[in-house]
Amino acid sequence: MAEIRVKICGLRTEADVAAAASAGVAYIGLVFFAKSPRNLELPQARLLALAAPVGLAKVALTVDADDATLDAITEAMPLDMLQLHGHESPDRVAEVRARYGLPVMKAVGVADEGDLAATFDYSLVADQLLIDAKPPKDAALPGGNGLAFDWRLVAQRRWLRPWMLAGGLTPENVAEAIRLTNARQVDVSSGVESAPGIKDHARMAAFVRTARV
Ligand SMILES: O=C(O)c1ccccc1NCC(=O)[C@H](O)[C@H](O)COP(=O)(O)O
Repeated sequence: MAEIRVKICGLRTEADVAAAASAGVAYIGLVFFAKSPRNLELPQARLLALAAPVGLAKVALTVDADDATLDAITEAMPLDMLQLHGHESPDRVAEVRARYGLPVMKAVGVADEGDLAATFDYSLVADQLLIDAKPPKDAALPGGNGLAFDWRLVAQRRWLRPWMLAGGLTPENVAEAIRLTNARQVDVSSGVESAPGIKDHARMAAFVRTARV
């Protein structure tokens, strides 16, 4: 069976990128959301994107971004994928995909079985799905909250598109999450941090190691 592919989201320094590359991560996530402790301004994001070695996919994460914002991001740096982490409709996902010519991953927040219904429509227009915990109603961030959902909800699911499991994953629980869900790709942010926005390189390496056990 193919090796588990890991995405680490919310990198902020060139040392983070080097640590991700040496840990064997497949994707890095660059966050463009002003309220986030992981938010990047374009010049810093460009440095990180240029520091990524060939083969390490660079994913730009945005939340309900308009075309002007996406134009600025995509013109400033080389990217391999766009992650849409807001309330973008299936039509908007299709529009973004066509406009930028990049694969698009749509995040779907899950708290209960009903939330999974949206995956069908998004599967028709997105290249990948990110199945994440739904944020609490009063959350400041739509993702990156370190919250898990009940993995049993996706345990038996058949998927129309490649997907990633996200939400509250850590080096301590990722092996169990993969065992329960059969995910072949996993995404982590706060579970490999020492404080919000500060990546812990030892935990990044431990996450990749345990995801592959
Ligand atoms: O990380 C953020 O600050 C963030 C801000 C706005 C939208 C999404 C955001 N993060 C998404 C992710 O980092 C992950 O894709 C995912 O939600 C897992 O996060 P975590 O539960 O912290 O591992």
